[in-house]
Amino acid sequence: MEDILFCTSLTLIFILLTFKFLVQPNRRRCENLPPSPPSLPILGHLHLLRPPVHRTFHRLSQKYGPVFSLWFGSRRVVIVSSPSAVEKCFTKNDIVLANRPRLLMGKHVLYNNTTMAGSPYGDHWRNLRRIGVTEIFSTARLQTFSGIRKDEVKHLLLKLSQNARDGFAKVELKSMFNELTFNIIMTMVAGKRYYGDDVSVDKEEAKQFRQIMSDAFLYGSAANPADFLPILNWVGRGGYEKKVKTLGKRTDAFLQGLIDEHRRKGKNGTTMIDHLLSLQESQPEYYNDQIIKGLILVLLLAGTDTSAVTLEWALSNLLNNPHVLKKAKAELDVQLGQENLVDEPDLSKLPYLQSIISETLRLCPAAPLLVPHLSSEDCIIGGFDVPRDTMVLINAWALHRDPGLWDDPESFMPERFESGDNFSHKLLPFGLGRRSCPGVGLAQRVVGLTLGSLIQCFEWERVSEKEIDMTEDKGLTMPKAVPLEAMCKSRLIARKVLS
Ligand code: HEM
Repeated sequence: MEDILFCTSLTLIFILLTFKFLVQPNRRRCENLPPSPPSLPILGHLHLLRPPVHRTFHRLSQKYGPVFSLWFGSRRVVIVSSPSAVEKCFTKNDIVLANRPRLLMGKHVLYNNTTMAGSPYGDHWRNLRRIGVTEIFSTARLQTFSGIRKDEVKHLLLKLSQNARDGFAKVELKSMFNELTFNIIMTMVAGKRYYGDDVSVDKEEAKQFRQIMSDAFLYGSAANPADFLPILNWVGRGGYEKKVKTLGKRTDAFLQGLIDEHRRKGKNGTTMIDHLLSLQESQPEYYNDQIIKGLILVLLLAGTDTSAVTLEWALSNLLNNPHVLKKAKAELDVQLGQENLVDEPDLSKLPYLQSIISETLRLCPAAPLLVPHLSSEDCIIGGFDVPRDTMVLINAWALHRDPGLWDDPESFMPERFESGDNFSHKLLPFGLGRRSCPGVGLAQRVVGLTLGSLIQCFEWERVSEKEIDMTEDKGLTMPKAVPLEAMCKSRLIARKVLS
């Protein structure tokens, strides 16, 4: 009897201690979670995610506060849109939030989350960022490829001027900006143009590449329920995961083909692949084929659509604000005259053009929720407890339109950037902290040079009296729902510099 009593007491003590040390701290930890709307079993709040998601989050934040939480299936997500909480995310919590969630695209297409954008925070990611900074994004490396950007912008100008020499002609710009940015990246990477009427490769190869890219952007767009409800991949045929796996194989085979082709050609090439292959010879452990393929893929996925969409929004804003367009044209005419086409070194002499780009990125950030972060430890955001393994989304779009931070936030007013104030805490189209965009320098060159050239070489008008529709569509970047069409007519300078 005594034995039984002893054993029972021991078990009770064990249970109590377990409760005290394991369960209670958890409960205490979870006591001050960010507020959350009522959720559904299994789905959590997935049913609430109506596109455009950043606007839905903004509406929810007005009811639940600037730091609130949702469940995407079984994944806890915290959405942040107060300036002070955002600032803490990228200062005090920067390391804790420097992880990325593991999603199906990352697993099957982006080499099991080993590329720069998807890799968890740690030595491997640091190594990739180092390679990025020294071999791709440094001023010196960007300078090496400036001729490519100039040529591609000229290509665009020539195409536009074909019908616009003698009067206004209607043009569709979305596809042209896409061609421009893909051709810039792929000429830098592999010396090949895959887009437009005058591709530099076999037509079949171009078609294959374009299909891979359009599928990658389609599957990578928005929140995919199958990422958060694995059951969706087990029921039915041809589920999301299966499609993504097939895409991963096609993408890998294509990129491997490119690398092998450059390897066969030998050492004299000047493309990024040639450069990385030469580094492979001296440091094979860093520059293996998978690292090179991952780098190419990330440049394509992160560096094309973002810049193309920004150009489309910028020109749309200008067409809806002709007085801004007029002022920008005057700045270019005064600084460069009627003889010289704008070039990258001129961009620093064009502060109003820079302000137009900043104002476009404020109102129309290509990554309105940045790229998802993941907490690697428990942390505190905006006074709330955020457990480890929480996906954290920063609503930059909401911050950029916060009336407490900006005067008349819905209006397009580039002049607001002329004050010389520091905007870094409230304007974050490229993110902040360790995981911020390493491609800023390239993006600024491409967007600045293209927009400057378009304003300098053409008169621009809307297709009708009606304002350009500024509705946002769903998508990986923030695309326009209605692709931009406009009327353009060559100016004298276009005839001079393009002839
Ligand atoms: C207007 C153009 C662009 C915008 C608005 C933009 C914006 C962003 C944002 C918001 C992030 C995520 C920051 C975060 O996680 O908090 C990001 C990450 C990244 N961007 Fe960009 N980007 C642009 C152009 C480019 C270009 C041209 C490249 C390269 C060719 C590039 C490469 C990357 C990469 C590799 C990452 C991942 C960084 C990491 O996770 O360590 N981006 N970008």
